Amino acid sequence: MVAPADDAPPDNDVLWARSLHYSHSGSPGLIGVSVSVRQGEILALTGPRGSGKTTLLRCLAGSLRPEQGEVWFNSVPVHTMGALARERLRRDRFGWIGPEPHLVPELKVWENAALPLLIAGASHRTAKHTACEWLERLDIAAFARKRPGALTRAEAQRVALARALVNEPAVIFADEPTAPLHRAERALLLRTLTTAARSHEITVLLATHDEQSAAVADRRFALLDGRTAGAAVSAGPAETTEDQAACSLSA
Ligand SMILES: Nc1ncnc2c1ncn2[C@@H]1O[C@H](COP(=O)(O)OP(=O)(O)OP(=O)(O)O)[C@@H](O)[C@H]1O
Repeated sequence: MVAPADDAPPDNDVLWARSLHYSHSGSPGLIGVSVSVRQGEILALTGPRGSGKTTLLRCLAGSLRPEQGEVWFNSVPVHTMGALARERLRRDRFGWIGPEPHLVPELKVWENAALPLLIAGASHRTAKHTACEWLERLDIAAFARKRPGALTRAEAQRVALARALVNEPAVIFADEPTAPLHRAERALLLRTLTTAARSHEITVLLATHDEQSAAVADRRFALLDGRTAGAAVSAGPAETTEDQAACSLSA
């Protein structure tokens, strides 16, 4: 849904942004984009390469500060926060998964998954217990004591997903998370992400240029050359047996 120009942020929108402008060293990244996302919604941000999807995700997540416009998270203004407050918000309330897993090679799989909790100050025992629970839910518990170098790309991407979920964030920003994967692995990762999000009422913003990936979303929001190109409700995918076997998530 495109946010109306003069409205205050509605209470039921977990994220609400109005008239975002951002340029990368003078070249336009976002030009007047407004978007809102409801709690628990899965929103696909679509558009060809270079259309502004990553820039929009980063403005909404607070890692980029828009040059103009507003971003509100649960009715709290993000665009007026300082860098430290935005960093804390990202650490405590948001999860991020990108096209590359970026795991720390020296750490074991469970330690990689536990990183957000350890950085936030959780005890070693609590962080390990919670991370291992998520690895179990995502069907990768068998790798907990291995190093990332022993994993396939698809397994490593699942660990990155566990890391994004471990603090049960309000919002997961997923930036082309299936880009390096084969077709079957893509379906598996997306189903795992959406099942986890729905069972834990986590909102997902999924940036993708792939039509099939966008079909898992409740709604689509399209960008073109940094501008809003359209918004539509997705029909949603039919669940296949392969999808059902994708993970053994429990609430
Ligand atoms: N760090 C940067 N420096 C300069 N220009 C950038 C930078 N990051 C993005 N851009 C430019 O901003 C525009 C939007 O890029 P963005 O990465 O947000 O698009 P995207 O839709 O996510 O593309 P992709 O699917 O390729 O990641 C593009 O023209 C891109 O070249």
